[in-house]
Amino acid sequence: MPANQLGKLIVITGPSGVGKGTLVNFLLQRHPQLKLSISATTRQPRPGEVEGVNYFFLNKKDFETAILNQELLEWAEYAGNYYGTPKAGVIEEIKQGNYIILEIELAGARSVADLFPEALRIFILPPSIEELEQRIRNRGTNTEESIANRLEIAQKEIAARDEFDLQIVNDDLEQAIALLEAAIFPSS
Ligand SMILES: Nc1nc2c(ncn2[C@@H]2O[C@H](COP(=O)(O)OP(=O)(O)O)[C@@H](O)[C@H]2O)c(=O)[nH]1
Ligand SMILES: Nc1ncnc2c1ncn2[C@@H]1O[C@H](COP(=O)(O)OP(=O)(O)O)[C@@H](O)[C@H]1O
Repeated sequence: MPANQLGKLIVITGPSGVGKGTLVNFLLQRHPQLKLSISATTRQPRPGEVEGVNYFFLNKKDFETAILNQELLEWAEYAGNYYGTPKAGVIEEIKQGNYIILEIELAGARSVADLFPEALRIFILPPSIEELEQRIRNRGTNTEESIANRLEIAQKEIAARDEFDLQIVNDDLEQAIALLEAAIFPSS
């Protein structure tokens, strides 16, 4: 990324249930200049999720074809499913000098750091593991097995928090949003 576009690619990572989606939705509502990259995944849609809005839902074969055709900027396996960032949209937004947010897990964030060292990488932390579990449970969209799996992955992800430019604890929602805004729009 050219130096004059520093900070336009924003990577948001953090354990499942920490509130990434909630924070990103607030940011998108408040700052129309921010865009979110819609990922592809092989996971089943949750009730209420819409194709092309939450994710592009692909079967395994089509996802693997996308990998082979180099259509993904990065991809990773998470809790038994593939997740990946479609390349074309992100490259186009960067070329236009627009802000683009990737909400992705740790392995993907590491790949993006290699590809775009200037990207702003933010790790969202829960106030505690107990609160994280509570949030995943309250959301009501995961089975016991997938809750346990997500909590196990969470511990590993949290251990990598120091790799990120910035760590934000999502305790008070408004405070976390304010910290994100300050990082993304440093001069405002
Ligand atoms: N590497 C990578 N991770 C992604 C992508 N899209 C979503 N993820 C991550 O995959 C993980 C699982 O997402 P999801 O199944 O929606 O579960 P949730 O985080 O529990 O709501 C989360 O950590 C997401 O940030 C992507 O395009 N690439
Ligand atoms: N600061 C917060 N305090 C309390 N609950 C929160 C907070 N942020 C998010 N939540 C709740 O936690 C749950 C998980 O949030 P979500 O945005 O789906 O997480 P993620 O996208 O990281 O998996 C949701 O029910 C959401 O309403």
